[in-house]
Amino acid sequence: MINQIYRLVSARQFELSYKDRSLQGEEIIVRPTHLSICAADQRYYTGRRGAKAMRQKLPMALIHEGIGEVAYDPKHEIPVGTRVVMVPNTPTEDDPYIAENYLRSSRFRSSGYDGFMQDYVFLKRDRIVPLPEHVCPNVASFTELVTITTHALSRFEQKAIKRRGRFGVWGDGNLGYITCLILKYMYPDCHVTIFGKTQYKLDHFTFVDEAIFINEIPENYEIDHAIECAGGKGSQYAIDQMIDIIKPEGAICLLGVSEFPVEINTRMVLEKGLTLIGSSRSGSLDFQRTVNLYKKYPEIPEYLSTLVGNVTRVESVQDITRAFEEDLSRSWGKSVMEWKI
Ligand SMILES: NC(=O)C1=CN([C@@H]2O[C@H](COP(=O)(O)OP(=O)(O)OC[C@H]3O[C@@H](n4cnc5c(N)ncnc54)[C@H](OP(=O)(O)O)[C@@H]3O)[C@@H](O)[C@H]2O)C=CC1
Ligand SMILES: O=C(CO)[C@H](O)[C@H](O)COP(=O)(O)O
Ligand SMILES: [Zn+2]
Repeated sequence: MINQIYRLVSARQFELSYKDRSLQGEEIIVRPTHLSICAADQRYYTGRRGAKAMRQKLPMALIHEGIGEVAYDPKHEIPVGTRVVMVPNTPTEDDPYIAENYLRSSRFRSSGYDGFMQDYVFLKRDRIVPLPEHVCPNVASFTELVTITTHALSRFEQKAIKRRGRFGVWGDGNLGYITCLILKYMYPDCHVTIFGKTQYKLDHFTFVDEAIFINEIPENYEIDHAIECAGGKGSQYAIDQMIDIIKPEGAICLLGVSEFPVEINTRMVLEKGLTLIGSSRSGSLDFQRTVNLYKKYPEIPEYLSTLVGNVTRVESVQDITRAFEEDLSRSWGKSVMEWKI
């Protein structure tokens, strides 16, 4: 069959290309239905990702957050129409110590490999996870972003000291919201504080124990562990504050992506004996765990619906551009594309 792929060819410029695909292979074919725009996609769309990466990775279909319906399973095991979340990471080898999303040989969609902006996505059998019916498709579309948190917290469990008292999360956006929410379900007895910049954003964090403006942190305020979800220029300022108020031997989970190297006060990292845990992307198991959380706590997808921002029906390349431009003008929530192209 001829598959249509919608690729970014240069900043703000999408083009349609065609690829011949065989139906005789092993892969399951999924028709995308709802796709969600990540901050990483916007760095490519706007060209902020940097000239070198743009040159190396484009042309490329964007989007690594999305759900779809099974259109064809060559083994006829998964019924046509099954609603699934698609896993963007594709490992090419196994390693007993290194998780699939950290293997340099893995292929991550929309970072050097075509993402989900295609008519049909061809996926290995272990790269799809069926979704429970109760989860609204707009919310389900950004499940990948939720897996970033579940993955980071599973690393935190493996690597941090065992004290579980007070968590601080920096970043009053999508990832900060998701992280605070999952923390409250995974550690119901713990105190969770969101550190942010903007009142109307912090107002959405109804389930946290405390919300604090980053320029109004009370003196002698302490936390046991910190999670950085700010990214960009804000990362450095956030990490500085974390190092200041975290107790000795605490863990700092770094999730925010920055295009530029950030300075870290290593003297205090050493003096306090802190553990810095970097966390990027996620693997198939994280998707399964996240969907299990949706099943166990149906309130989680309900809370996540607060993040559904712009929903754009996409029927043409122009609609894709419109969705990306509208996403840039929003300051709260996720942009979802109903994929009708
Ligand atoms: N590790 C991974 O695998 C992944 C990482 N990410 C990254 O996570 C980051 C956040 O993504 P997302 O939540 O979608 O983006 P958002 O823009 O929705 O959220 C970031 C929020 O942090 C706020 N902020 C900026 N500086 C600070 C600060 N010093 N302290 C507290 N809050 C601050 C921003 O406010 P304002 O806008 O007013 O500056 C904004 O509200 C991005 O860098 C993204 O690329 C995303 C997905 C996966
Ligand atoms: O968003 C992400 C995962 O959900 C990551 O930040 C993204 O994969 C980073 O990739 P790149 O190097 O292409 O910016
Ligand atoms: Zn992402």
